Amino acid sequence: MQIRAPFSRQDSAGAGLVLLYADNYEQFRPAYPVLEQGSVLGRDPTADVSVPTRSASRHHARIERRGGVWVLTDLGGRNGTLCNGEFVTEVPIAHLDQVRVGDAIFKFVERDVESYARYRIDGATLEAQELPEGPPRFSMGRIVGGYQTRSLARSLYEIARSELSVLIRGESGTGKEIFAQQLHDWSGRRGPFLAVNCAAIPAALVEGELFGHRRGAFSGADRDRAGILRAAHEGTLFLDEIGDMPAEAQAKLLRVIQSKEFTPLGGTQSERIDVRIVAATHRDLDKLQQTGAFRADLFGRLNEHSVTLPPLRERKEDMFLLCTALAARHGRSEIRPSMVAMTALLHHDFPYNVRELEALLKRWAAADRGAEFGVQDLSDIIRDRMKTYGARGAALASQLGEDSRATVYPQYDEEPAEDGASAPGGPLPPRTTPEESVLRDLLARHQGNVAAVARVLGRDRVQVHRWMRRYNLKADAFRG
Ligand SMILES: Nc1ncnc2c1ncn2[C@@H]1O[C@H](COP(=O)(O)OP(=O)(O)OP(=O)(O)O)[C@@H](O)[C@H]1O
Repeated sequence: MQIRAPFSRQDSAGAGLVLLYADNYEQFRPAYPVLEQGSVLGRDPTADVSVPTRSASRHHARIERRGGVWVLTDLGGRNGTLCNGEFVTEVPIAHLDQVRVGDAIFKFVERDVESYARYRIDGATLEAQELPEGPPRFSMGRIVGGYQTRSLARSLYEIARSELSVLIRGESGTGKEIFAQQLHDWSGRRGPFLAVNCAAIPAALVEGELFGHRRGAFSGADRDRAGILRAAHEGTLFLDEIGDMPAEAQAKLLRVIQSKEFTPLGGTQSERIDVRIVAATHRDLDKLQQTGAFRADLFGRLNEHSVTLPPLRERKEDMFLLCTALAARHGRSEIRPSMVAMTALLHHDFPYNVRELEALLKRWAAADRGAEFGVQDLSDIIRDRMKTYGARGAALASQLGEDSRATVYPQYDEEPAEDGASAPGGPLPPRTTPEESVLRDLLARHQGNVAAVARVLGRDRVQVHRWMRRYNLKADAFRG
């Protein structure tokens, strides 16, 4: 078989698999293209997606495009194939679905797979001739992440030295503030980075906080007080939760941005100001504009450049690197997540995004139990979600006639003999479907005697008949 270069013109329009985790991830490529006409995943070095893990079969699974959809098929290998944590025989797969082959976990992407090819999950950048030319390098500073996160960081890096105001959108905990801080670092601005949470200040106090006040501006104002705008002079002002800013303050902020001047409460003289505004929100500002809750003209001013940070569940390629970076941030330079813990982290949706992950690592660091990050370090919610991991898909369960909740954390055979080699001499391990070649061998050896084959495999006859139907094998063909 011809070994293809990892990224060639025959590849379908950028579909492929991005590695999310394998214990020996250094031996994998960060990303593998798949072909519309079909790509086989397996341990075999000539497989289209050759995965160097002994827990994978030589020809383990296949991905192809059929009738306009991508389809994942288990090829009957030893340890089965999982899609989104469920054993499958054949399922349609969509963008971001997780595919597990042996102890390697990937996400399927319908586009741009080649863009992931340079970035290893531990943050290393690969330089290889066969990879498409990458963008020039730059330092990510305090931000860590894979291809998607890097692209977003790059888009900020490129405009950092300009005057443009920036709007950062994203769910809570996706890193809006850390991106804003890094933008400030890149900007070279002399003043400080200051952050204000517009949702945390009562509406009546927002203006006072921002603009400051003059003595006597209101009862209790017994001296002048500089606001945050003045304090952020020549620096960056990060307005978090901008969608929650009261209407009156919005109008005043707009004036400041337009005129680069502001007047403290109770003041008569305006003050010149040089502040770069970076605003952030997890709310839908387009909708807020439609309902009149957010000014369109202010939006226009804040949105001179914008980035949207995807939720962590859409960029799980960042997971391992985030674990090591967050562990280091909390004083632990070495972390060894177990395969089971990584499986659980990758299976979880992280509704609170990186902040939720950071809380786990902070607790782990505080417990100081050694370098391993294991199941005991996960939250109850994550552990609960793993109770259904490895459940068999309903179709497969009825086909196999087995307990559909057989496994919680599949424990895979790590160093098999040749695939299926255990079968001809003895029973199959549980949850295993023999490969077609193994079944053929056995049928030939026992001259089509299904009962004898069933005895060897340690399964019942009905089950062997099902496998024969799947591979389209007729007992008669092996008789005589
Ligand atoms: N890509 C990243 N690299 C390193 N640390 C990150 C990254 N993304 C988020 N973090 C860390 O995760 C935590 C939450 O991030 P951050 O506070 O920036 O999120 P946020 O989107 O501003 O949240 P909120 O909307 O709730 O204010 C912080 O400790 C931050 O440093």
